[in-house]
Amino acid sequence: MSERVDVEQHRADVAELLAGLAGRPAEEVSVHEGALGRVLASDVVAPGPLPRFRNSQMDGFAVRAADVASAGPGAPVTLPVVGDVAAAPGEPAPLEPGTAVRIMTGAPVPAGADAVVPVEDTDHVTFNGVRDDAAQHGSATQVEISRGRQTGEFVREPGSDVAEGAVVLRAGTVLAPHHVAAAAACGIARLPVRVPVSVAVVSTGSELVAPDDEPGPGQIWDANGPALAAAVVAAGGQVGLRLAVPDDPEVVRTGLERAAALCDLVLTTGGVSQGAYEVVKDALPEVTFRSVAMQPGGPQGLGQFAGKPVLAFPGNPVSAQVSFVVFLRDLLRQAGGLPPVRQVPAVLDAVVLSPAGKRQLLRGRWVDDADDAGARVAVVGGPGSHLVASMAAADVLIDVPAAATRLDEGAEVITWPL
Ligand SMILES: Nc1nc2c(c(=O)[nH]1)N[C@H]1C(S)=C(S)[C@@H](COP(=O)(O)OP(=O)(O)OC[C@H]3O[C@@H](n4cnc5c(N)ncnc54)[C@H](O)[C@@H]3O)O[C@H]1N2
Ligand code: MOO
Repeated sequence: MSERVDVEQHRADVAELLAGLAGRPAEEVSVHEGALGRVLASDVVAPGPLPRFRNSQMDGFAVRAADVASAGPGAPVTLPVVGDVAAAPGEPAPLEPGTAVRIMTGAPVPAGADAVVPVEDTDHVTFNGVRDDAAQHGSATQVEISRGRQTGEFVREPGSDVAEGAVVLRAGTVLAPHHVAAAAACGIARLPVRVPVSVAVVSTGSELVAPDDEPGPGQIWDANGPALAAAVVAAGGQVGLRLAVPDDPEVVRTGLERAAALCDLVLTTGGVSQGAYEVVKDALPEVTFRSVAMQPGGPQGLGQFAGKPVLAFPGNPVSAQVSFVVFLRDLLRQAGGLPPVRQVPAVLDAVVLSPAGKRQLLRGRWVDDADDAGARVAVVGGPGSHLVASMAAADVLIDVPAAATRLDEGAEVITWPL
């Protein structure tokens, strides 16, 4: 290792290296698919008013409010029913004074009508199953209205939800189903979103086989490739290339050239420590390799290769994932327009011992208990960087400061949600 730095120094150096990833360009996605979780690149304005036209909020009768003003219990107003308007294409004829039309929810309110009386407030009671009023109802051509309505009641005016030209979705919105609904309702079929950072995820190690292959003697399944690819996507990035390469510097360099050509950022795992076959170190003399005072995730590399930033994470699967959380997750999120993941204060459920001089990121799990002492967290698994299955039981990383050698039960700690 050429140098030893603390965690904050390495975080700052990575942030500087990746500064160019900010200010993503925009592209369009369809509201039909692929919009969820994407980040709006600019404000979206309504191309027209919503609702598009005056329509009924209730199944009932469109009337002039003045015609039914006197209606009340025991004193109904009777009006002739001169038509039927469904929520269907077309424009109804204007309503003559002193008449009513049967109208369904969402149907255009005829010109001249200014209120809708719900069917429950008439002698028709319900329209269920009654498709043709004239044929089915004894008094089909008239309606008794037992409750007066104000002008505008149960009439949805054009633009009352959003006016033409008004902002319906703000830049920076992380698109969720209710945003998609608003866009679709406004007739906006395509949305401008930020182009995600494209990341090449490169696993190194001659011992690796894919999780769907059969390992031979001395071989293991590649956990880092799938894990970091998932982490990239969870942080709003996209995986531009996935590679698993053996411990051959020539092969690694060729693979990384392809990765740099295709992607905005190259991420490697393995081959950065003190062994005889540290392939990433050997393949990338232009990159800085250093020891960061943390565990897991001590050995780290960062630099430029073929014009693209490269981060070299250690190979142990816990180390690789912790490195992602501590050094890359928020930068990737920020570049894509997502907010950083908030750290959460907690109190320890039991004593924690820690070696001096190295910040520990222990795996922790929330402890359910009823008292109000704050969120309690317990350590899960041991400190070993190979304990990948134990990590799967964790909710957070518990941040133990480098200076601490012992933290008592009840001590306050900061946690990083996983
Ligand atoms: N003499 C020393 N040895 C080690 C030191 C040290 O300072 N001096 N540091 C240790 C620490 S800390 C770590 S972390 C590892 C980092 O090693 P490398 O980054 O060089 O990674 P590898 O040697 O290639 O692999 C380490 C370990 O992880 C397994 N591995 C690698 N890639 C994957 C993968 N994609 N999926 C699952 N498992 C993977 C690999 O088989 C090894 O068991 O070095 C320590 N040694
Ligand atoms: O510090 Mo190494 O990074 O995992 O155990």
